[in-house]
Amino acid sequence: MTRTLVLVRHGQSEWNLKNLFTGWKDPDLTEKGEEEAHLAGKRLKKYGLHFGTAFTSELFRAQRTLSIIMNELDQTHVPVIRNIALNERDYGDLTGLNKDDARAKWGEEQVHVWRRSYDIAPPGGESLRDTGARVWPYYIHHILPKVLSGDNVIVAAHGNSLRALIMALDGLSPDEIVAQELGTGVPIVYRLNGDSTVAEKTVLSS
Ligand SMILES: O=C(O)[C@@H](CO)OP(=O)(O)O
Repeated sequence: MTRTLVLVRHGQSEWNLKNLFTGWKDPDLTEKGEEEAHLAGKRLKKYGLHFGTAFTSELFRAQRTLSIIMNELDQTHVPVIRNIALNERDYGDLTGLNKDDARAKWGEEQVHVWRRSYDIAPPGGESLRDTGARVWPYYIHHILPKVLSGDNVIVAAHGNSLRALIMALDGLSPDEIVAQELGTGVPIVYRLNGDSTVAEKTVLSS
């Protein structure tokens, strides 16, 4: 018997639209972000999944995305657990800067390393490894036990907190994780075996 774990990055936020490093800042979804969340819910509905538990971060954009999805699924009764461990990577001193301005100041390559490398942290912020150091234990102690007990679980979180989780689930190396990008509002459906390994992964992008 396989169990289902759905990961979904929040829909477009106001700061995604403005091309700003967001991190732990707490902007709302844009209209497009809301539409992406509705679409994510519709795509999941076709899958016929009934969730036992939902997890999200302490940031509004992820919580609203989850709430829109659960409304689309008519599953607003599902308990929602919020935890700071699922928050976006802390972007430190880059928070609030425009990403193109940052490229002009520090160069394309340096900014790419800060955004996508495994272990190089932006100034004053978290590397993906630092983000993983809070996401992975939370997954092992709180999310995985729900999945293994038979609940279908949905996690609505962020580009980098989910990249950290996907790195572990997919067994990606520090070099391989660099290329991993997550679309806003695109659900990723994992079927897990009873020993917690991945049996199947499907990205619901269309
Ligand atoms: O700004 C951020 O917090 C993240 C996600 O939007 O950006 P990036 O894709 O550059 O890691």
